[in-house]
Amino acid sequence: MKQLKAGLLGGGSWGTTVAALMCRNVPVTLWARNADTVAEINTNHSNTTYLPDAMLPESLVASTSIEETVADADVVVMGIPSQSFREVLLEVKQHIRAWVPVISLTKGLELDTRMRMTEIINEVLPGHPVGVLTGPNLAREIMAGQAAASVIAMEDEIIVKELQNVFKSGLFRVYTNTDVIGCELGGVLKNIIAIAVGMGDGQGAGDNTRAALITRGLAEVTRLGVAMGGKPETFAGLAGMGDMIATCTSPQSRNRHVGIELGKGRAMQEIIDDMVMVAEGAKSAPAVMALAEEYGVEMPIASDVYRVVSGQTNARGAYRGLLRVTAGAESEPG
Ligand SMILES: NC(=O)C1=CN([C@@H]2O[C@H](COP(=O)(O)OP(=O)(O)OC[C@H]3O[C@@H](n4cnc5c(N)ncnc54)[C@H](OP(=O)(O)O)[C@@H]3O)[C@@H](O)[C@H]2O)C=CC1
Ligand SMILES: O=C(CO)COP(=O)(O)O
Repeated sequence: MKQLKAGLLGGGSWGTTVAALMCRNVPVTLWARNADTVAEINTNHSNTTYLPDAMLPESLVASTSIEETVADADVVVMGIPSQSFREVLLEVKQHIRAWVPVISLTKGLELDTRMRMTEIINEVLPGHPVGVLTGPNLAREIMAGQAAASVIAMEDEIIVKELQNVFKSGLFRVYTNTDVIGCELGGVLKNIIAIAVGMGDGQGAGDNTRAALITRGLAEVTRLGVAMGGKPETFAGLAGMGDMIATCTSPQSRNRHVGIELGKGRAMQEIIDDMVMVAEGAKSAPAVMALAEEYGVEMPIASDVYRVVSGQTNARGAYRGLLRVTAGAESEPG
């Protein structure tokens, strides 16, 4: 069988990690906009800004040229944060070959359009097979050699199996799924619940409270995800519950970190200014609330997170709100 070549866009923590994983199976060129990052990967086989303790495979080649990265690629992978995803994809469009599959690693929504990243790919690159790799996958843990499982979701059952072999390795187990909408939304929506959990943790909440927030959070994420076309069972799998647990409990999660700092009473802008990395949940929250309204879905936890990240209330006020709601049947919102 022909050896596939991969081009991956995005030299942050997850883009670099996935490039390192793929290197075990196929030749990979990694594009980063920062020339220092590219030089460091090619010379020292490290990316200390985003993965301070990791050694990268010597076979991983980095480039500052999008053309060089995608022109002969048989699969293109996008590890660009959601608010910059389209602008980079438009450059990819200038050089990508026809029908090459494009896989998103990104867990956010475009703010202006509320679109998922696979919808943006479909719009910018019509005809290209589209997919998403998602699941409980904290980058630093994977680079440290810990075992993890993930999901690659594509509508085409043949291409998804071929690409499964490009991403998987001994300690990185990759399952296939054909529910692109559900898998993608699982990754996007859990970020907001992780902020809520962090807000509780930052105020000294207990384990029972965290478990309640995760469980009720998963219920509201599932309601919106299913209303938007995802399958209910997807939200009980790796892309749903799996990612929810990892992100809501890990000290490595950037979204949970934002919540913790909000819980301590810090201002949103100050928290973001102190972070090198992206926290997608804070950016996507307004788009998620707009979608909840459009689809007529109640999301009390996400709604409180939105009010805090948009400065309408503080974490302490929101937390009281979460406890104030009168409980009905467990199958109901609230
Ligand atoms: N980290 C993780 O554990 C996981 C992350 N994800 C998702 O992956 C996506 C990428 O996140 P991650 O790698 O962690 O992010 P990081 O914050 O670690 O890195 C962001 C990367 O994006 C680059 N970037 C930012 N803006 C632009 C732009 N306008 N044009 C080109 N490049 C840009 C940055 O470049 P520069 O250095 O030049 O600023 C940097 O390389 C997110 O949607 C995240 O939710 C998914 C699973 C796990
Ligand atoms: O998506 C992730 C783990 O699966 C990473 O979460 P954070 O962006 O909160 O770090």
